[in-house]
Amino acid sequence: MKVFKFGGASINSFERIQNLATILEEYKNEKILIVISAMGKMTNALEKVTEAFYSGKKADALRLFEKIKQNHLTLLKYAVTQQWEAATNDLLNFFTEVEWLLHDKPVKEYNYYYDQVVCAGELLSSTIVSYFLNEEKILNKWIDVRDLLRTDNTFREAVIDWPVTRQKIEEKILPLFRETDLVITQGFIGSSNENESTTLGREGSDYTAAVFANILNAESVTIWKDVEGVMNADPKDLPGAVNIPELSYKEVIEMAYYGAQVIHPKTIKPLQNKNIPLHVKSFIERQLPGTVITGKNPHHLPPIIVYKRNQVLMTFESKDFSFVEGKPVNTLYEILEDIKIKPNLTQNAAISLYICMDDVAEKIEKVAMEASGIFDVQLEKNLTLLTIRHYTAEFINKLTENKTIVLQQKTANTIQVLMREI
Ligand SMILES: Nc1ncnc2c1ncn2[C@@H]1O[C@H](COP(=O)(O)OP(=O)(O)O)[C@@H](O)[C@H]1O
Ligand SMILES: N[C@@H](CC(=O)OP(=O)(O)O)C(=O)O
Repeated sequence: MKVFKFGGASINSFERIQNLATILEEYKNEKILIVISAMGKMTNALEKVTEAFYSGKKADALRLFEKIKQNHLTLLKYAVTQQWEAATNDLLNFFTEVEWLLHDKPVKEYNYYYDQVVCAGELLSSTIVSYFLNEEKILNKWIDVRDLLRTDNTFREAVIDWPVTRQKIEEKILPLFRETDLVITQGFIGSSNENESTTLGREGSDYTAAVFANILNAESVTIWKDVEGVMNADPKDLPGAVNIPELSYKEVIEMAYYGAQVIHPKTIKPLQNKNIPLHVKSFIERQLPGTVITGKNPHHLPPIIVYKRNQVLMTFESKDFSFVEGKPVNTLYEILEDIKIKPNLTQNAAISLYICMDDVAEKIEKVAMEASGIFDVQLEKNLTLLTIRHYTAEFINKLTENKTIVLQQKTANTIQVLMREI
């Protein structure tokens, strides 16, 4: 059995959904579990609905949601004819789940509502795709992943309960594959013990595909993208970026850690544990080989470049000229952990500690407030963190040209440069 993951970009129009059918035609008679994300930027749109609802702007929330409904209903009209009524009813049921909630007053935490609203994106898109494929005689069964993927109730960052998930997947998916070759489900979402919807963190559909592959002992996972494969940089940052045909799990986990937004960082572990190859392929130019990620280390890799923009450098300086070490540093790290801040780069000096992090305004303010009891705190915004793996002097010079370097760290393999535009 294979696992395919289709992300938002691959289903953001009727033409793209037709293209998905063409891809599947090439895999006739193979058993494939298909994991689908929300269409295009739908998750962002659903986030806006939640924000409006939570800030008490019920009318705005309903208006924004109405637009989302119309988008899906319009797409459905193009995609489904014979089964249009049944498909519309399925969509209406998902709409109603959200609308009931939007008519209430928010009394629980924000993240709870976020997950109840945002999960609709994947449920709607996968339903449309499933009906469309069935009409095209690409027969498939649709299943609600919330009946399979059990998580705790850490809304927005839910943690998978592997034993329960394994049992449910084995109980429910294997019989489905006796009836059909294709099973369609959703990425990114799950449900808690109390049957509340949960989400696994933004861009988490790749991770869902890996979880299914691990439990079902899949022969491979393929993630279909709007790029050739995994490239040595985001082609939007570096127009000359090149495809890397082979990568190791380790390299990809490092790339994701440094911020490469091509594969979700949690995807690799479930695959590495069972030695399952991960293919990244273009859904546009299917004849291209793409990238295959396995346990093998390729001999030669080009410099791999990752940009993280919108960075803040916080400088924590001891108030009385004492060394920055021991208890005050522990306290600072506890503060960061409480506020759920992940430093992207840290550096120590005698009486100062430098920490570079994503600029999330409310989090930065909180750290500055809480740490100001122990340290003098300064911050500089609008910085870019550049990481180059397998760097060469030529690449460093080219990419830092006309920039002011604020901080730099180098190991044998990796250089990180925090910089500002001059
Ligand atoms: N190293 C990289 N190689 C290829 N694409 C990359 C890389 N880093 C970032 N990207 C970006 O990832 C995008 C595809 O991922 P994404 O938008 O998450 O797709 P989807 O939502 O359809 O899964 C590409 O359009 C590209 O801009
Ligand atoms: N729809 C979710 C989950 C996801 O993984 O999407 P995509 O596969 O389009 O990155 C998100 O946008 O975060």
